[in-house]
Amino acid sequence: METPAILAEALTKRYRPDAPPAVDMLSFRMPRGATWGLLGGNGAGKTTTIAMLLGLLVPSGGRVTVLGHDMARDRFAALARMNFSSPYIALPARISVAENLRVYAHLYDVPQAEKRIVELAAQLQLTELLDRPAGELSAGQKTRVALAKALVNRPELLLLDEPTASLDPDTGDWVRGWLERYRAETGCSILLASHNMAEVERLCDHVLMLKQGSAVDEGSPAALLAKYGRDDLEQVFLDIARGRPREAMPA
Ligand SMILES: Nc1ncnc2c1ncn2[C@@H]1O[C@H](COP(=O)(O)OP(=O)(O)OP(=O)(O)O)[C@@H](O)[C@H]1O
Repeated sequence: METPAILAEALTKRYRPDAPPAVDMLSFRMPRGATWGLLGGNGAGKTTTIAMLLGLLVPSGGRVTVLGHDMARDRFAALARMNFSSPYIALPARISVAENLRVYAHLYDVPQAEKRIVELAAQLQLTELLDRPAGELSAGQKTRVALAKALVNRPELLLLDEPTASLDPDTGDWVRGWLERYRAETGCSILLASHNMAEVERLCDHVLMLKQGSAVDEGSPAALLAKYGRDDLEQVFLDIARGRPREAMPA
């Protein structure tokens, strides 16, 4: 069987012994080349899951294997082949966009770093912004810089936490279109956490619904719509979040 992009086995995170786990025995196998959506209400455990997949948080239990590398033993080999972007992690504000990208390119030991930066800047419409301090950019511009940072090492796996949060509809649409093209060109696997159901329907071939740290349902967007008898994923999300049993739902 092909090595999966991500294999999570009984993944658990307990921040405090007296609190319920933030992620509770979560298991899934995400194939290479897939785009999966991680959905769930506030506090469902999405960011905690992504942090464990990245090795930023040590699981309280269970195991993560990324691109065949066990994150507990072989984290650095996995990290070289993956990357992430999150609106919660600010890039150093005083240095320029180009300097930011240069730092990350060197951290990842990217060959021909300057060429890669120029190439990414052209693709993500950042060329005019390269000399500006990162802290002076608008939210939409920062999101494009964060994407450039996430792609600097040509990752085989991309973890995206709320990739279009705080973007206007036009910029959000542009980012989604860009991700679609990037995925088609490179075969990159993508796991994205999002509250934007239209985005998930457009980009994801599989959805994992989290509630209180556990997967409560999963499937392709089309399969979930059929299962819950709904017209859009937003209604499915509400059914699951509010714990409405399927038989009690309107036809
Ligand atoms: N550093 C922390 N210390 C203690 N508890 C935490 C910590 N980080 C998160 N939690 C708790 O873990 C649970 C899951 O949080 P997490 O941030 O993973 O959820 P989320 O699904 O990403 O939510 P949101 O959609 O609001 O971003 C929440 O109950 C949260 O309060």
